[in-house]
Amino acid sequence: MEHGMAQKNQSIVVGWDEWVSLPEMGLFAIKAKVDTGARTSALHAVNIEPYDKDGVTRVRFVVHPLPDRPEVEIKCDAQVVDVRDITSSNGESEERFIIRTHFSIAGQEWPVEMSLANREDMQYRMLIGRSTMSGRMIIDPDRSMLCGELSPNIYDQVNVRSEGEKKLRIAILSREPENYSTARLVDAAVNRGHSVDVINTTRCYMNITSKKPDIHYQGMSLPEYDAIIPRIGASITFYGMAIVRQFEMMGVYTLNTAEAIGCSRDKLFAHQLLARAGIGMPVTGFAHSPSDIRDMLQSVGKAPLVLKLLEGTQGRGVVLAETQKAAESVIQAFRGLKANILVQEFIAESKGADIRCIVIGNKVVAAMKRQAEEGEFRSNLHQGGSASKVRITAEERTAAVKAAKSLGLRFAGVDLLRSNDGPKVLEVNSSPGLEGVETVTGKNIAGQVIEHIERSLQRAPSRR
Ligand SMILES: Nc1ncnc2c1ncn2[C@@H]1O[C@H](COP(=O)(O)OP(=O)(O)OP(=O)(O)O)[C@@H](O)[C@H]1O
Repeated sequence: MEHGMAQKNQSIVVGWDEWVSLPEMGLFAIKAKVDTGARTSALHAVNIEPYDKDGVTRVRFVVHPLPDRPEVEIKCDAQVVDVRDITSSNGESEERFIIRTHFSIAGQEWPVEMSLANREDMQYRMLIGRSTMSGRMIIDPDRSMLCGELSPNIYDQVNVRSEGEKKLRIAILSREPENYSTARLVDAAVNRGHSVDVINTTRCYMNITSKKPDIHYQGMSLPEYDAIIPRIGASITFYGMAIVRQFEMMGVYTLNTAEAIGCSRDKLFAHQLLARAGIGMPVTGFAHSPSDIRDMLQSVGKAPLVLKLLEGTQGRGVVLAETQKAAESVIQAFRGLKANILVQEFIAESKGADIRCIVIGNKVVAAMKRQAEEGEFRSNLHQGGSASKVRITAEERTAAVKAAKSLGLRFAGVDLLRSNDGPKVLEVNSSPGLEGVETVTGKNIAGQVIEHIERSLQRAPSRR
């Protein structure tokens, strides 16, 4: 393709619509409408994503040049020369990227600026504005397609049905890009041919009143992702859920929904949901008023009892009370802290071991046993527990899958104890860590997470 400038020869006479091309970007045939009411030309684009290359702002975007053949998808890339407030024909003003590229019609070609607009309802993929026409084109409003037709078949020869169609744009919501689990998920997504961004959840902000929900990040609107993987830490549950909800409102698939994350984080609610689903759990009690404690303790059973601070994680708020008296005094002490606590039957026969099952979809994909240190009943790895591979029973498998499902989690870590009375579910975690379980089992769980997203969106790549 020759990129020579058009000589300043005679103006081209054009009709009110014409076939044009933007050869630099591989857009060889687009039906465009002349729009003398617009100063700058506009190109209909989706997945508009600005990025920085050597200090220069560029933008990647996708154009479907043929409205009646949406499968034809051209990935474009251009330099951004400006960001302007543009008022569209419906009177709404929005910020748009202005790119510079070559425009070609009737054998002539010249550089133009055009705005990128993301408007699905645009019948023409391009509008030719005055600055593109100036000194080059004269319009005959009674005529259409005066410059002849460009064949849309040209796209059959270029790389139209590429792997790109199956490629997903994934965002991982995490405040820790260096963290083992985040890094593994990034690698797994890239290995399977997808593009992936790690987004710091707390740095996302949004305009709730906006008619079209979107999310801003570092001064820009986030691109249109196909899927998000929320890795929301317990301390930012409230804000993290709001961000996940906003993605949901934008129609983005989320590995775990905001609602499911919320259910798992509210431990009392989670216990109620697990109980309703008929899932085996240690007998558990909860009370608010100190005057009811004795009665509540009695209803749970005899000491030893396990007392848990509802806000605790990694075993930090979990205490074993050997006697009824000890249980009462611990509760009294916690009350002073205004902390909500839960009382639970102690499953002594689990002998300081619990089992972490990783559930993806409706399958347990890996399991490990965590054994507490000598003299410790809490098996959390953070409390010095050690992990090993374990084969779980069919009953345990069913309990884990059912537990994740009852909270609505598609990806979960389900902790259970082996009791004389079958598996007892302790907790369901919506952002299970991958390091321990991948190391112990040697399984590629991050890869399975990405495969699950592909299956859910029906976009498994054709090659490995
Ligand atoms: N009822 C119980 N009977 C016997 N052991 C228990 C019981 N509850 C908890 N444990 C032990 O204490 C550990 C910590 O408990 P739990 O998982 O409820 O705490 P947590 O603070 O929520 O920890 P995490 O969030 O890391 O799982 C468990 O892994 C288990 O080994």
